[in-house]
Amino acid sequence: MTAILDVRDFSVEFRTRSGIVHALDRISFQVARGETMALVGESGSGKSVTAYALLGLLDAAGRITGGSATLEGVELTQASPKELARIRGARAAMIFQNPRAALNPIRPIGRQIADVVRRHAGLSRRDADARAVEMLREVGIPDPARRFAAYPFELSGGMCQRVMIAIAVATRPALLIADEPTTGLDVTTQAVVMDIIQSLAAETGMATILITHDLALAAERSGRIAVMHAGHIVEDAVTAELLAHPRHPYTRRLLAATPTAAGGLADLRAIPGSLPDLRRTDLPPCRFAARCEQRLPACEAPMAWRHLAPAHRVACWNPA
Ligand SMILES: Nc1ncnc2c1ncn2[C@@H]1O[C@H](COP(=O)(O)OP(=O)(O)OP(=O)(O)O)[C@@H](O)[C@H]1O
Repeated sequence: MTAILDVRDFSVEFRTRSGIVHALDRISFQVARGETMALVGESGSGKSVTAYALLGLLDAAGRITGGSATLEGVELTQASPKELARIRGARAAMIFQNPRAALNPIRPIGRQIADVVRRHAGLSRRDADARAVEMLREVGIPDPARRFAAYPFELSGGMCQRVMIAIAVATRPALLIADEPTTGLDVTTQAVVMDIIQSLAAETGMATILITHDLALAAERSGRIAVMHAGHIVEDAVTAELLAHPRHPYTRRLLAATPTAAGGLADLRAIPGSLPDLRRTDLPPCRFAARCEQRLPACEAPMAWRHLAPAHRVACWNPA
């Protein structure tokens, strides 16, 4: 497997008035060409910070404090802001929840796509406009030549998300990070948006990171799942393997808290306890220990990965 993105021991902190937030602690993962990896975990586990940090979009309080992250061999942690801006436009792209807010409200949608194409591919205005219409068609917007001139307020949320996808993939990036791309959309539109992302990935070989708190969505749409808890990746496996044989107590709780088509809402189990305060200076090696029923004295020791199968690893001293 050639990794397009290779993240190793990557750490991020935020300086706040009330202390340093240890938001990511030595996370490692790889994403291969054409692969969709889901990053799942509760709110606050560090999924979005991972995305922002990789793309050089952390706010001023945040900084990368260690590790490495290479995209197509280019070290992102050492890149200048200028280089990162170039990579973001051309080689890595991100889409977010609430696409309407991310679009420019006073510029026609086709123009917004053409702007990106012109900037990065150096096309003439005419060619960029033609490419924008083509992109609108590719993401399934009906009557694309006419819709080119539409403003975001004239489109539904699902249509706006399609426009965001068109902007993101217009330069044929090697990596797409989709951060809760379907949250807030109705179920049918969610499926359409995910279908579009997946068919573009299959066509272009784009690697995709799907960030979601929804394990059911990850199960359906990813080839591999990495589970995050309090700034750590605690388990990482091929999707079918993770669902069939979850080994980390947190993954098992997340699965138990996920509604299935077969089980009703009554089967749902909330995850007891809360995430630890990431400002603590004495965070334990396992940040799940305080919530864990399988805790052992050994859990005080520094954490090490256990490789259970070639594509399944878990960071736990007492896995199920
Ligand atoms: N600008 C910031 N200043 C201080 N702490 C921050 C900042 N941004 C994020 N954090 C902290 O980093 C941690 C991870 O947050 P992050 O937004 O990545 O979580 P998440 O898993 O993406 O959650 P959600 O699903 O709610 O987006 C949290 O503890 C959060 O409070």
